[in-house]
Amino acid sequence: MSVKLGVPSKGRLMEKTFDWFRARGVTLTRTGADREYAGAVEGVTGVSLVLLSAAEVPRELAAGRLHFGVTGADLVQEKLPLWEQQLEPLAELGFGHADLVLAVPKAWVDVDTLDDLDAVATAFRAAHGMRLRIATKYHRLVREHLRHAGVADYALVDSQGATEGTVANETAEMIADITSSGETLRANHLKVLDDAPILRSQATLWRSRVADLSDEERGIAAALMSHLGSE
Ligand SMILES: Nc1ncnc2c1ncn2[C@@H]1O[C@H](COP(=O)(O)OP(=O)(O)OP(=O)(O)O)[C@@H](O)[C@H]1O
Ligand SMILES: O=P(O)(O)OC[C@H]1O[C@H](OP(=O)(O)OP(=O)(O)O)[C@H](O)[C@@H]1O
Repeated sequence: MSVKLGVPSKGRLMEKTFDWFRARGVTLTRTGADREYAGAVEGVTGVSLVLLSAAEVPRELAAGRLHFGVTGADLVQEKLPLWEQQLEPLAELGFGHADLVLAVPKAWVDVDTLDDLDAVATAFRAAHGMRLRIATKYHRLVREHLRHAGVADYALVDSQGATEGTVANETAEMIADITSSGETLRANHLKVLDDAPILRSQATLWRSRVADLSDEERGIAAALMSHLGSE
């Protein structure tokens, strides 16, 4: 019987997540061999560490297999349409900041806003007989955003990485992806639309609203949360 805490097993969020917990008296460590995804928690008894991909944390929390988990708000909102019913955000961790944005080729000098994009998308379809392609891995969030903005003449193209390269590779006309420093967009001759980002994201600690807890686990969860509330 234990309270399960899921944190990213590698990638850009792992080290900073470990630092954030350490500053609050909870030490997370990877144990075992270099490539082994095993971990331990010191500072609160009864908590077990689950190391997994940041992209899988939302699903595991929503299924109740994790009680607590760290991942970006972008991944939660993209993967869980009903996230507010399933998860409670407990703390924004102050790192992993990234904006989900729409970006077009810098050469499109007449396109700076969603209204411009709407006009160009319609003209593109008329001229080419196909819809303007937007490469992204954030299908749900992008569709919802464009629906609200009244942009309809587009097709999403799935891109799970190196999304900014799809325009030069001619598999898409524009992209929707997260940006932090903006360097990747600049290097690939893309510019962000002037409108507000689709989403502002950062690494966040979540609690599953659906995971079952025994009385004993409830006590452990309360002890963990009281640690994490104090620096
Ligand atoms: N350049 C960036 N700067 C800051 N945060 C980022 C950046 N790119 C992605 N993130 C955030 O980091 C989180 C994890 O991103 P992602 O799923 O791409 O994993 P990763 O860090 O590349 O690790 P993995 O090796 O598991 O894929 C997401 O919430 C995302 O918003
Ligand atoms: O604005 P920047 O600071 O340049 O960061 C943004 C880049 O970081 C992420 O990619 P990642 O490094 O995870 O590689 P990926 O494209 O393979 O997902 C994201 O998808 C952007 O490509």
